[in-house]
Amino acid sequence: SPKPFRTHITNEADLLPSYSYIIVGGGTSGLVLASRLSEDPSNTVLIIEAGPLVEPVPEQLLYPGWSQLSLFNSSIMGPYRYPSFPSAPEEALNNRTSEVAAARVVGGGSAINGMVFLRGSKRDYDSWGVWDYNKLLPYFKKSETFIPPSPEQERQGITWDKTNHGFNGPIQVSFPNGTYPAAGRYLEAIESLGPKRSVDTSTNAVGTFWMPSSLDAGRQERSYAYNGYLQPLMDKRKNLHLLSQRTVTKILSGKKTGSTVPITGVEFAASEAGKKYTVKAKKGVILAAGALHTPQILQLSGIGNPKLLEPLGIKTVIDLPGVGENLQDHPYVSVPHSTTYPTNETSGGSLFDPTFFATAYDLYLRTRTGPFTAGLGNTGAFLSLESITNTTTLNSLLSSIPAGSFLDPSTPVSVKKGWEDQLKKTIENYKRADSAAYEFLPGLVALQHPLSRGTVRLRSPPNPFSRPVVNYRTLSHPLDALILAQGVLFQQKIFKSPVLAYANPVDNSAFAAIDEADIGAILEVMKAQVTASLAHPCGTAGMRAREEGGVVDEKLEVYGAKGLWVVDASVVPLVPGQHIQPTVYAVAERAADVIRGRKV
Ligand SMILES: Cc1cc2nc3c(=O)[nH]c(=O)nc-3n(C[C@H](O)[C@H](O)[C@H](O)COP(=O)(O)OP(=O)(O)OC[C@H]3O[C@@H](n4cnc5c(N)ncnc54)[C@H](O)[C@@H]3O)c2cc1C
Repeated sequence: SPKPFRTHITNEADLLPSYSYIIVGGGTSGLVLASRLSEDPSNTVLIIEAGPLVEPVPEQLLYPGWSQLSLFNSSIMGPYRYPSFPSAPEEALNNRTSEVAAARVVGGGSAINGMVFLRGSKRDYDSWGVWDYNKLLPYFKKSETFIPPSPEQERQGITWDKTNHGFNGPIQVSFPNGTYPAAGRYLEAIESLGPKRSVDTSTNAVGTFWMPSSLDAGRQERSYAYNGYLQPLMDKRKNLHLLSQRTVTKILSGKKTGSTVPITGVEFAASEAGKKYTVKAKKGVILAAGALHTPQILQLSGIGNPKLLEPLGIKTVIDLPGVGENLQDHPYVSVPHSTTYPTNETSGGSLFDPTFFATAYDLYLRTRTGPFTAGLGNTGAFLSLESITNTTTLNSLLSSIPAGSFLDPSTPVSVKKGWEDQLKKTIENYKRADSAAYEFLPGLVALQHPLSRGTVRLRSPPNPFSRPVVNYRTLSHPLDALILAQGVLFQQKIFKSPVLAYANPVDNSAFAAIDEADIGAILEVMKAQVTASLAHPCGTAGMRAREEGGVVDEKLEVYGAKGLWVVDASVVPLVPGQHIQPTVYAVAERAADVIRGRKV
């Protein structure tokens, strides 16, 4: 009798000789594309994913065990991530390195992330210059099923507005059952200094708010690209294959005609020493390997800057200097305060007590309530520069921007031109109330719109199985450090607010002893303490004009190629002032319609 159809194939012998589309990377964006492109039965679709297919287990689906169970517990989440590797030493951070985090599992970043689920402001997307907020809005809605707060949650002060939400998409978005009263007080303390509460982040992304999560409200479990987009199709949709634990080593191309190189398929292998296989794509190849690995694959395939490729012995197939440039993330600095009433008990320590932990875990498994349903505090603020500084400070910061780009000296001319445009937009946005300069959480302050730009480059000798060289170049532009310093001062003010006096906050940070006028001393501490990445890398195959360092056009097709698209965080040209997974979902949803040739 014929073998039953299986979506997940584990043996190359089960591959079709060719597919309409091959998707490289079965992560957040890759699974959106797989689901949408295979809706059309005339398409055959193959996903090739470097990591394993892990059927979700409670430890992975848990909302928040945040610090203990998911993000940072390598014994549980280790198998779902690339082994940690250090970034290149950073000059502006005393040559320190940061750990580079990237998922390697079916579901990608959405399987291991902190589940914060918020979009940036309209202004942030309108600053992209190609797609804008109105083009993305239908796709923000399409990707989510928003679950409004329960009456109990509304009593806690959680508000919402239905205008810009979706109610029928694959990713469940809701507020967790568990919250801590102190979390709300943090917001009130900020509001006592001027900033306002936002009713709903999808209508106003700048202000203080309760943060929704990618969370199934009923089960209080993680909602992510695998259980949202792919799992419901497994073994049902016969035109869709997933090949896991295979690394794509190269994109294959045919003979150039005119100025265009046709893309014909991919080469892949299970390990460095393993046999190399090829598979053909009839309509094309879709890169969804994330902002750190997509540029690596392009460069390994000869698509990039000849000045970087040729010394490594790689023949240039498409001269595209923007590949791997323009790297952006959200650097942050911890400004911890101890309180007699923890502002965030979950990550603050009580779950580190084994007895408390075991009781809380048991409660979660039985009733889906308790500390395991409360993560990160679920409150935060995304605030503009003008809302936390006075006019004199704002004007002095923005009128004395040091001349020069502070880009890596090897930055290609086109990329520099693109950066100059981004500089103008970023400075303009710093003067406005509708674009966030900062994220404030009880323990940290993160910079939302850095002017510094990093790079992702191949290691020498080039090897698809070694990690790329990631140089965040954090705070290389001096204005970034000055703006972040204002955030540190504001965080200290928050904890001095009478609203939090009942909790007796004590500033435990290295900033505590510094006089607020001594910006130089604050900058010195930041050099020693800033962390480069909130795991929001983007921009490394930016959607912008080719003469401005762009890698893909507005159809997300790689310049100079026919049948090669990028659909992941790499294409985001200018990082929004927010955690970026909802943006990645929306971009991927729109990409699917664009690639299918639908009206968008
Ligand atoms: C630890 C962490 C915490 C985060 N927290 C949040 C948060 O709370 N809220 C939020 O909004 N965002 C968060 N993010 C960011 C968000 O999850 C990512 O921006 C998003 O998942 C990126 O999606 P992507 O499709 O671009 O890449 P990914 O989802 O990373 O997918 C890329 C996939 O490609 C695969 N791949 C790579 N190279 C190859 C190759 N050569 N061959 C085959 N497969 C390959 C990888 O294994 C991976 O599965 C976090 C990210 C991380 C890592």
